[in-house]
Amino acid sequence: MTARLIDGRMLSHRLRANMARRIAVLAETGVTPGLAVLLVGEDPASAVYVGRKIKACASVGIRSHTERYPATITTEALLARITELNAAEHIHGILLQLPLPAHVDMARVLETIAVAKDVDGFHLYNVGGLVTGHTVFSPCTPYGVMKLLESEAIPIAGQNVVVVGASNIVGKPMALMLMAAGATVSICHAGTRDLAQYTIMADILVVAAGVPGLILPQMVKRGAVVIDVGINRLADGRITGDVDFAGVSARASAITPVPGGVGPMTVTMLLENTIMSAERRHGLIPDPRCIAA
Ligand SMILES: Nc1nc2c(c(=O)[nH]1)N[C@@H](CN(C=O)c1ccc(C(=O)N[C@@H](CCC(=O)O)C(=O)O)cc1)CN2
Repeated sequence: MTARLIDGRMLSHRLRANMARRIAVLAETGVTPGLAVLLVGEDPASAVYVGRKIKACASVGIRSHTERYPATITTEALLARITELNAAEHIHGILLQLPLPAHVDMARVLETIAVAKDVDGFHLYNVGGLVTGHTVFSPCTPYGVMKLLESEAIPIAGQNVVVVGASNIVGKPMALMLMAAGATVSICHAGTRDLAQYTIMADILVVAAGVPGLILPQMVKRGAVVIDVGINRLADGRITGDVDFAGVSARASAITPVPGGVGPMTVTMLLENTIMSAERRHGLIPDPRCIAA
């Protein structure tokens, strides 16, 4: 068996074409979606990701800007700036690029972002909403994985899904979203004892552990769908995932590449959330919190 490639770049391209149309509709009412991106410190990877987000915004017609702050910025100074952005009429989304320097109180800062502008889905309300089904914005990476599965018509309900990696950004929300879609979900860690005993059971295997080459062919059930969320930079500068792509492709029925799989979808779902925020703010679609109330 040679796995079919699940192409995140191609799906992103398709979804972004439709977004440009939605932005044109918003423009008829005089609205341009606006995104503020806060980048703290000098982490080179973060700077690359932020650059991609800003470029993607421009490609669909979202007005975005980056605010760069030194690694020495205080929590209070960030809170003050976020409070201003919360009140800014032309800003529909606020994104704080992670990771933050260790001295910044990340939880306080994320919880200061207005829920209605939390396009990264990291506010406690949105995290809790994944449990109760009342989320306002879903976090971009797991949301992108759900879209990839949907685009390939891969059934989720009733499937055994194994998520390797339990980060707040990917693994935990991913497990909750898959559970909400009816999957039987197991969550493992890179260090889970006899990891293969779990992964071999998976109809869908999602790997977000940050360990290059963690998943070997013999750990994968024949015909499984494999989603590689890992992004690891090798010594020679190349990017690789957490899955032995060549080996696992010979066993899986479908697989995401790295690069070109989940990464581009993370950016695309940020665009989706920002547009949705503007559509809600200006009454084109309902705010889910009004429905729930
Ligand atoms: N505030 C946030 N911080 C971080 C998030 C996030 O969703 N919100 N996720 C990651 C990084 N990330 C987005 O910020 C991100 C990672 C990877 C890609 C991407 O396009 N990857 C490419 C390859 C990248 C390369 O060549 O360097 C791919 O997989 O094709 C986009 C965004 C941590 N922080």
